[in-house]
Amino acid sequence: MNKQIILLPGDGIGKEIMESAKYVLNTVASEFGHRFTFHSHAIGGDAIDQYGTPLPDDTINACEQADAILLGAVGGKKWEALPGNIRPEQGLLGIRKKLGLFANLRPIQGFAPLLHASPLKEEVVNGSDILIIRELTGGLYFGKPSERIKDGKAVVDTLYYERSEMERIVEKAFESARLRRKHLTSVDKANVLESSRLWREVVNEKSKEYPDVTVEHMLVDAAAMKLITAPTQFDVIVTENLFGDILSDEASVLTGSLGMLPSASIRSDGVGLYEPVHGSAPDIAGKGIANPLGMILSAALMLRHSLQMEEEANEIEEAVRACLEQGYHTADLSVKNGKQVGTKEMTEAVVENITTKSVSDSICSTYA
Ligand SMILES: NC(=O)C1=CN([C@@H]2O[C@H](COP(=O)(O)OP(=O)(O)OC[C@H]3O[C@@H](n4cnc5c(N)ncnc54)[C@H](O)[C@@H]3O)[C@@H](O)[C@H]2O)C=CC1
Ligand SMILES: CC(C)CC(=O)C(=O)O
Ligand SMILES: [Mg+2]
Repeated sequence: MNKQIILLPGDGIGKEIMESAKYVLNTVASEFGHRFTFHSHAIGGDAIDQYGTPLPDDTINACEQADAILLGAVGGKKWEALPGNIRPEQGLLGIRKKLGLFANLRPIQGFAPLLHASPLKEEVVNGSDILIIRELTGGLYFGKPSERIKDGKAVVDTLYYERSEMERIVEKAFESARLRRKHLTSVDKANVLESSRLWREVVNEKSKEYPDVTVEHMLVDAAAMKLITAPTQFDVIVTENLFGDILSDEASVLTGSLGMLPSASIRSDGVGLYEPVHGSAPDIAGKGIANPLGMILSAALMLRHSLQMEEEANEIEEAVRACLEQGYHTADLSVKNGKQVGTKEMTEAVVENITTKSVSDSICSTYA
């Protein structure tokens, strides 16, 4: 299959880990007889430097025509003094909004060799397998006005949601729960916020269409605590934009590192942008030590959900598992008796496991 993939490396470690994803995808393509054509476009700080805007038209047009999109990360100290509306982060918010990618799926799945590395007890973490579904194109990050007022002596941000925006994300969450362990936790702050009260209403209403899914409402502060003390009680979590952003970074500790988490930002027709959960990590950018696995696992999600390449996606996920079992880890991870490596070596280890697996598969089929 010949597929056009848009790459948006962005800033900081975004550029480094995108090279890893490309290498892994090229390896998968040659193992499975596909052809992936990559087109890189600017976004974030990189785009501000080149074109004076965090989201150039050329990038939007390319994304609108792509089979699939991979994004690294945006942002960095260099652009922190710019006004809020032209900061790198607006490039990312802008492309999500332009493409209508309202659902952000963040699977939180531990890899056995890393479980001991979580600051939480291994028995607490073991077996936790959570899917956080975050509303991605509404709420506080998009509401207007968002500005300083009263001569800079006050400030306003706006939390605005249409009922229909809540309905489509809640429906997506019920559909996902139905395919998993059929338990949905809806997280809100309904004891204080009117938006959360409407959210709860929508969840209760939708739940009538999904009698096979059990629903639990949880306030966000308690959810933050339960994620750490009792993570195995969760199956699918659905929540609005800001809460989902925060809870998913928190949940990454269950896996051992923020650098492990992939995500899929999608809309109803399956079009998607795939991106690790973490940011541009300016503190380690340029050092060659970033963990590429969240990015590589995002590429696997892209193959599965946007390109219908289930077997190829499984191959990448198995290769990641295998190289962790072999002890390879980047500096943010710890593996018992492991071998600490940099971004490139970690990527090589994944690639090695993909090619070795294919060789042993073909030997098996030759002698079958
Ligand atoms: N999706 C995106 O593009 C996102 C962008 N950002 C932006 O990134 C910039 C930095 O934000 P931070 O708050 O520092 O969050 P961050 O996620 O970039 O980093 C938080 C911590 O995790 C570590 N880390 C993150 N990814 C890692 C990886 N792959 N391997 C090893 N360690 C990793 C970093 O070194 C840092 O100590 C800001 O400009 C922020 O706005 C933040 C989150 C998401
Ligand atoms: C620009 C931010 C909203 C990015 C972020 O933190 C995220 O999407 O997780
Ligand atoms: Mg975030």
